[in-house]
Amino acid sequence: MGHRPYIIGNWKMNGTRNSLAEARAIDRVAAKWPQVRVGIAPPHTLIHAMRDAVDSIDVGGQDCHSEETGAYTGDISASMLKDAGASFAILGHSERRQYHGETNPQVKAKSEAALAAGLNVILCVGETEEQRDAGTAEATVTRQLLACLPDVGNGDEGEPVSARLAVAYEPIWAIGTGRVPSLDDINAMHDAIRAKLCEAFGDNGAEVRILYGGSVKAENALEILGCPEVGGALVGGASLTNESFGAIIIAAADDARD
Ligand SMILES: O=C(CO)COP(=O)(O)O
Repeated sequence: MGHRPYIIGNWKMNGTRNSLAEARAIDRVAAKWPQVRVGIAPPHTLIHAMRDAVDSIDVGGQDCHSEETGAYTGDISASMLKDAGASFAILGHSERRQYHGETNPQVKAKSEAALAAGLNVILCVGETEEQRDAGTAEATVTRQLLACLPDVGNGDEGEPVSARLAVAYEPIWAIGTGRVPSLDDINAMHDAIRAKLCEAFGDNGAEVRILYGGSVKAENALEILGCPEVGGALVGGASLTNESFGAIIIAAADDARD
């Protein structure tokens, strides 16, 4: 894996046009640290304006529909995201699964639609606290992963799918709680995800980036990014301001230097 950490901010349902100033400040930090790849997924309403406002960061969506057009009030398709300036989509986030009842087959269909539209995909998986306590975290996450992985030819044309796909491991109990798994647990889960990716994609499975998400802050970013299979971070709350997100980008630049 190329050691250029990928740090993505998921703004969730936060941000209005006023927030573009914050995105511009983050963009200036990203421009200074090219050894880190930076992305922001703002609410859909800001994608177009953010794409125009920044130069050095990827802009993405937080969800998309699996169909290209149709009578789906309130939904947005992958090609619409692309048209608005997005280069990636976060799919299967636990908040989509929890509040919108998204299922694994739907997430898989969305991933395939996003790849077909030319977007990169950040596919989210993660266990609940009950599953962690019951010792079924790895089984849960790997089952979820295999059920959601896009079923597309690998390497048939252009870039292999593995180059356009990242998996984000986000333990649900670590999201917005300030709690983070032990480094041993992060390593073990990322190893388990890597093994499944290699089963699914053969040698190309080694190229799929695996991100960690859940209460990442500047203070813990360096040690988490130091885990061998952690290729970046998916950041929620701490991605909303340049003060906190910029500090994570700088910590990631430190990691890239090793
Ligand atoms: O859900 C997350 C990113 O997608 C993580 O959120 P927090 O960083 O706020 O815990």
